[in-house]
Amino acid sequence: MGATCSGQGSAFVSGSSAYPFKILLLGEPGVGKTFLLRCWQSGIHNVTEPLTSTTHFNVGMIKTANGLVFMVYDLAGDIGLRLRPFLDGTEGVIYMFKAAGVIRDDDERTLEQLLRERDLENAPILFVSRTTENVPSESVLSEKLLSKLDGRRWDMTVLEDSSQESANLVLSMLEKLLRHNNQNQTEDR
Ligand SMILES: Nc1nc2c(ncn2[C@@H]2O[C@H](COP(=O)(O)OP(=O)(O)OP(=O)(O)O)[C@@H](O)[C@H]2O)c(=O)[nH]1
Ligand SMILES: [Mg+2]
Repeated sequence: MGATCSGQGSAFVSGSSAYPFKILLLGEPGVGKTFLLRCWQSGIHNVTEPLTSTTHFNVGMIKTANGLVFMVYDLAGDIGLRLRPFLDGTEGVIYMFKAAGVIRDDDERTLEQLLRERDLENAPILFVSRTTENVPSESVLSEKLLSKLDGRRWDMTVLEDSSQESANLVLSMLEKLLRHNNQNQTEDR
C-alpha cells in the first residue's frame, strides 16, 4: 500500500485516521512490546504493573504529535505461525530485542524469516533495543543480516527503561521511516 492512492475521484492518504499505517510490533516474550504500546496509549505513569504475557495480540490506534496515525498490532512473543494472518497490508515493523552487544540467534532467525515475507518486502523496519549500553547498530546486527537489509529502509534506536521521552522517540523514528518510504514509493510510480 502506498502513501497516496486515488480511486474513483477520491484521494486517500495512509497515516490518517481513516487509513492508519498498519504496524507490527514484534520481538521475544517479555521484551516489553505491550509496555511500549501502553506507554503510547496512556502514558508511562498510567501503565499498571505487572503486565501479563500477551496470549495472541493487542491492537491500538496511536496518533503522533505530527498527526500521523498508526494501527499498532502488538503480537505475542511466542506468536509463531499465528503471525501469518497479520502480515497482509503491513506498512512498517518494529522489532524489539534485548541487545547485549550482538543480536541473539533466535532473533536473527526470526528476522531472516520476516525479511523473506513478500507481504513485508516494502515495509521499513525499526529495531528497538532495550539495552542500556550505547552500541552502534552496525555491531549489533550481524553481517549476514545487514546484507539482507540492503535496499530496505531501516533504523535502530535504544529504548531506555521507564522513559516516556524514549518511547516517544520510537514513534517519531517510525514516522520518519514511513514518510521517507512513502515518498520514495510515490516517486517510483
Ligand atoms: N521499567 C520498565 N519495565 C519494562 C519496560 N518494558 C517492559 N518492562 C517490564 O517487562 C515486563 C514484560 O513486558 P511486556 O511488555 O509484557 O513484554 P512483551 O514483549 O509484551 O511480552 P509478551 O507479551 O509475552 O510477548 C513488564 O511487566 C514490565 O515489568 C520498560 O520500558 N521499562
Ligand atoms: Mg505483550
